[in-house]
Parts: sequence; C-alpha cells; structure tokens
Amino acid sequence: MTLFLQGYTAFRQYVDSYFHSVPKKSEGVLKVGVLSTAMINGSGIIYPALTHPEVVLYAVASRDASKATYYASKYGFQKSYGSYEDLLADPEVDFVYISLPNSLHFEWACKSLEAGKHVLLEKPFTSNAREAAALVKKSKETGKVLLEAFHWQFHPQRISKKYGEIISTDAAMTSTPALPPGNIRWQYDLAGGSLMDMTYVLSFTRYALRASVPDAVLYAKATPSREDPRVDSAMQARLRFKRPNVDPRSDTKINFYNAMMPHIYHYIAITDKITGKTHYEQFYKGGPLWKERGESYWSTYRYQLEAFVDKVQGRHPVWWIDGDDSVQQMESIDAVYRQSGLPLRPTSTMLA
Ligand SMILES: NC(=O)C1=CN([C@@H]2O[C@H](COP(=O)(O)OP(=O)(O)OC[C@H]3O[C@@H](n4cnc5c(N)ncnc54)[C@H](OP(=O)(O)O)[C@@H]3O)[C@@H](O)[C@H]2O)C=CC1
Ligand SMILES: O=C1OC[C@@H](O)[C@H](O)[C@H]1O
Repeated sequence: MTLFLQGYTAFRQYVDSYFHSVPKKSEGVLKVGVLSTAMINGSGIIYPALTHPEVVLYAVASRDASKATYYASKYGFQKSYGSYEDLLADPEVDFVYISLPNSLHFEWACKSLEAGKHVLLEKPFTSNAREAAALVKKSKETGKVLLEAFHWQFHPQRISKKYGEIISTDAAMTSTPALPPGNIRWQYDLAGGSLMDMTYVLSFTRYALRASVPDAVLYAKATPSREDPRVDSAMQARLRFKRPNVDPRSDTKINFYNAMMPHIYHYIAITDKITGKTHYEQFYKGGPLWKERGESYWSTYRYQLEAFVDKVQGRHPVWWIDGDDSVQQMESIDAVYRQSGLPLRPTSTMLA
C-alpha cells in the first residue's frame, strides 16, 4: 500500500511539475547534489526542486558512472559523477540530498558536512543513537544545516493543537511483504528493519505527545524476517512516556487520517467528548502553520524543501526538526530494539 502511495506521489508530482514548474529560477539559486539514484529521489527531491524557484537540479552521483550519466539526462541534472566523493568535491554544490541505505546515512552526511555542504538526509536519521549524536555534533562544528527528512511534519495538516487521549500507544509497524528479498529494508548490514523504515509511527507518537524519549518500553515484539532473524518484518510495541505534555482529561479527541501522505488525501476529525460532536478539518495549503504560503498541489516533500531552503538562506522556516529531536528519535528506536531482544543496527566503521 505504501509503495503504491509512493508511486502515486511521484506520478502526481511529475504531472504537477509539468503544469507548475518554475521556468525562471531566481537569483541566489541553490544547487543540489543527489547522492544515489534511489527510488525515493523522484518524490523526495527531483519533482519538488522543479517547482522551487530557488533550487536547481545540479548534480547526481552513483557508484556506477554510466548509471549517473543516464540518470542525469533523464531527469535534467547538469552534471553526473561516478562516485559520491567526486560530487562532494564539486565546490558548486550548495546542498546534498542523501537517499542512501540507512547504514550509509551517517558516513555520507558527515563527509558532506565536512565538505561544506548543507544536508537534507533521508529518514531514518542514522543507524542508531550513537551515530545520531555524533552527526549532530558534526553539524554544529561545521555550522552547516542538517535536516532529517521527516516530510510529514512540514505539511499544513500538522496542526498545533494538542492531541487528547494518547498516553501510551500500541503501534504495529510493518514493512510491506511485497518487497523483494534483496531490498535494502531486509538487510541487517544496511540497517534495515520495519522499525527503521516505518520510523514514522514513533515520530507521530513522540510528536503527538510533545515527548522526547519513552520513559519505558513496556513491551516490544519483533516478527523476524524470513531472510535474517535480526531484521524485523514487523514490530509491535507499547511505550510509556513520563509526564507527557498532554492532559489525559482533555475533552477533545483528535484523529488524523493519513498523516504520512496527507497530500494525497487526509482529514482531521476533532470530537468533543462531552457533546459527541465531530468536526472535520483539511489543509492542503495555508492553515495555522503556513498561512498564506504554499499551493494545494504541493506534497509533503515540497513543503519540506520550502522550509529547508528557508533555513539555508538564513530565513526563518515555519517549522523545523532540530538535531536533538533526531537523536531522541533514534534513542527511542534503540530502546524498542533492546526490549524486543534484537540487536541495535550496526554502527558505522567510521565511528567504531
Ligand atoms: N521519505 C520517504 O518517504 C522515503 C524515504 N526513504 C529512505 O530513502 C533511503 C533510500 O530508500 P530507497 O529509495 O528505497 O532506496 P533504493 O534501494 O531504491 O536505492 C538506494 C540507493 O543507494 C545506493 N547504494 C549505495 N550503496 C548501496 C548498497 N550497498 N546497496 C544498495 N544500494 C546502495 C544506490 O545508488 P547508486 O547505485 O546510484 O549509487 C541505490 O540506488 C532509505 O534511507 C529510506 O529509508 C525511502 C522511501 C520513502
Ligand atoms: O519512508 C517510507 O515511506 C514509504 C514506504 O513505502 C517506504 O517503505 C518508506 O521507506
């Protein structure tokens, strides 16, 4: 299902970029370099960049130079590189979008920051909390912008009201079994696993509670994948958060439908528990977060790019996920893995 939504998002952004692309880019345009030819690139950066007046598709790098050349001509990048190092050595690149397997996020985000590039890094942030803390330290040392690409948080549907009811949560996290055996999500050495991939569930929960890390993981049960028992094909967990900033006696119950891909369709149902009345809200543009900004055809990824560019250009983004939050997200993931009895995802040799 999620793969279908991903495919649909890419297709719709392609069509939208055809009708809404920005023919003339503005002064001070940022040149993006993309590390890898991953499946997510279309939705995650290519189509969002086409409609952003301050971003141009500058370079793409692949482990295979001929793949990079083909990819560059297919999607309109100005340059292609046969290694990630070569792209980072290009002084023209202002920021990179990293869509490598999870296990390589730490290494290449570090190298990118060291090379003086701002970084938009795909989720999950790193393989584990140890890497996350080291990466955030690196971004502070270099003074470059670093953002975990939790696209859902940038869409106008994310309202600032507090959720009621949620004190602990049961979460079923699954990777679609339709994925073929070789997929990066099934490989332990690449930091695979459904908890890593569907990291959204923990992100939604922590966001809803305005919480940092769980006080305790009361229960965690992994369903091992057929290929490797260290890789979870599903994870179920019950978490307890200490002093969550939510009033459990709230008179309001809020239900978000499709918080992950709200640009396709979503609604927010707000029920008054006393009167039993429910009213529905939808925001495809504007809303409390973006006000007059945005377009109803923009995807979560497009809103994310808007905020990222604001930050890089020294403007104030309407929303931001700071490094500490990404570290706490990885600490939460680690805590669930520990309780489930599975090993943490391996730390990069660069750090070990
Ligand atoms: N935000 C979102 O909605 C989504 C985010 N993602 C995230 O994006 C990242 C990439 O996912 P996805 O698009 O499915 O990835 P893919 O498997 O499609 O691509 C990964 C790319 O990484 C490069 N790569 C480098 N080393 C390896 C290796 N050892 N094995 C395999 N590939 C390697 C390859 O590029 P090359 O050969 O060109 O060097 C490859 O194309 C993940 O971290 C994932 O969590 C994924 C989907 C949705
Ligand atoms: O981030 C993601 O969102 C969509 C899913 O299909 C995918 O597995 C995951 O990586």
